[in-house]
Amino acid sequence: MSLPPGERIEAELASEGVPPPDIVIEPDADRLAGAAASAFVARVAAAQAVHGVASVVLTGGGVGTAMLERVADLAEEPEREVVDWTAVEIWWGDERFVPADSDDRNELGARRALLDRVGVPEERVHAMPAADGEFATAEEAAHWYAAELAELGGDDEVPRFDVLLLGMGPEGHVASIFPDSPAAQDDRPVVAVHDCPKPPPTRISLGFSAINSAEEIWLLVAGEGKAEAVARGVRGAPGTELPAGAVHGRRATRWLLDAAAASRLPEA
Ligand SMILES: O=C1O[C@H](COP(=O)(O)O)[C@@H](O)[C@H](O)[C@H]1O
Repeated sequence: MSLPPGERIEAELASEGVPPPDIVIEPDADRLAGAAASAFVARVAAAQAVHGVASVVLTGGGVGTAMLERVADLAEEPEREVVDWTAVEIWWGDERFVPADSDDRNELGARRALLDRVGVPEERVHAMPAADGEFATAEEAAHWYAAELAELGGDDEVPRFDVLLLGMGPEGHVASIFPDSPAAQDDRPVVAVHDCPKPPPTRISLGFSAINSAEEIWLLVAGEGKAEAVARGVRGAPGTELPAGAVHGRRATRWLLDAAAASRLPEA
């Protein structure tokens, strides 16, 4: 018996023991950023209601940064604000090992888009080290970040992540784990990455073990150029070939797409 395409994806994933992801499709990148921002605010507020302090992992990238701007816009509407920004731990999924004032830093993008606007206390902002800081190599910086995570992790290697945001490249990279990269087979929570095909070449990234410890993982993806990778990633392609295929949140994995990025998915 042949199944409809949407059910076929679910059946394929179920046969591998992978819970099927949620897929949300918005008409364009702008509305995607807005919808993701509203959902993010609700998720952070819900985590604060349960835990007091929420814990989130940010991404760089076009939609990821646009979403943070929209979150800050929401925070400036006092009647709609539901998040206590003094009670959010901020982490990053990856960072470029370049000087702190470089526009290539994901940290700088997130500070400009959100953190500087809502006033998260500095002690809750856990940026990955920059190349002009105290660490000479990306390896030393990755080691330090792993210790930082472990310090808040209690008995675990990493703390609870309520929601972890990821962008995705057209070749399926997430954070700074690229196809065929040693990072895709490294089980450490934080890894140094060299020779990235997308500049800058030297980076620090959470590994799959830390990424997949998150309660919820949200992949924010826009554009026709990523449609093929989305179609493969949703089906759970092997992480060494297409890293996005290997990310699974403990409670949920959510693909937030614009219509162009969703254009190669079978109609459910
Ligand atoms: O290099 C990176 O790229 C991805 C995706 O960026 P995008 O602009 O194509 O959306 C990003 O998620 C990641 O954090 C970043 O370091």
